[in-house]
Amino acid sequence: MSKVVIETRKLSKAFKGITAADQATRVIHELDFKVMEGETVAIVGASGAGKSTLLHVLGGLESPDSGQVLWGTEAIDQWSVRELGFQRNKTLGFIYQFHHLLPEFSALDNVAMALRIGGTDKKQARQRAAVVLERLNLGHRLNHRPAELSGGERQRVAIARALVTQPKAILADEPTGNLDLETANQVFASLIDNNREAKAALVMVTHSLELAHRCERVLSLSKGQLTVVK
Ligand SMILES: Nc1ncnc2c1ncn2[C@@H]1O[C@H](COP(=O)(O)OP(=O)(O)OP(=O)(O)O)[C@@H](O)[C@H]1O
Repeated sequence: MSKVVIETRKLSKAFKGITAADQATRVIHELDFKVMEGETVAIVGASGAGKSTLLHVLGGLESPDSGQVLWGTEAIDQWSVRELGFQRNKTLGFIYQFHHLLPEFSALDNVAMALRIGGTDKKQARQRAAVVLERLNLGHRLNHRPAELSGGERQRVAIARALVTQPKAILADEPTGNLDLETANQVFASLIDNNREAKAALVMVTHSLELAHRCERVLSLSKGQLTVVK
């Protein structure tokens, strides 16, 4: 039987208005949601619906107003900030629309950094980073800095950084949003390949219905709830 990787229980989150007269924006409302081991889930919805906020809350980067997020069977609100950071590094990988690579570091060191944070020694971290970059066809770019890479190559380095820690789930926010169609397809294919090989769940926010439908489940976020599209 497959296991739950991420779960929400009656999760709610709203943002207060900027002035007292503004209405609060309710982005998540009493949401019960489960991501199972190894599955691929696309989250779609209108701009401003709250998709990025949902990913942030699932990843423990923002706190909900009420309700709970669980990673596996563990409620994440039980942990101190430090413990949460440690557990996040072990459990999840994040990919954003903009790569957020460190400009002064090589591709290899950007990826190795994710392991160094988790306490892996430098030599081993660099060896494992090289293996993941090679798998993403970047073996010839290990010593290039982000400015010396193409947009698609940079995004694949960002994917390698998310995968190198062997997370149980990847949370990806518009991972192909900044790329041309062909490069977007390649980057998405790398995510799907990883999902098949490493069995890491993929939760991907996207505006591309075409890419969304290549995931096993497609959910639409509206009025704080997820409805099944596929
Ligand atoms: N820190 C914040 N403070 C106040 N309001 C916020 C904050 N972050 C997001 N919001 C509001 O919450 C709503 C949801 O934002 P979010 O970025 O999650 O939407 P989204 O569905 O990811 O949008 P897009 O598809 O345009 O990226 C928006 O109305 C946004 O203005």
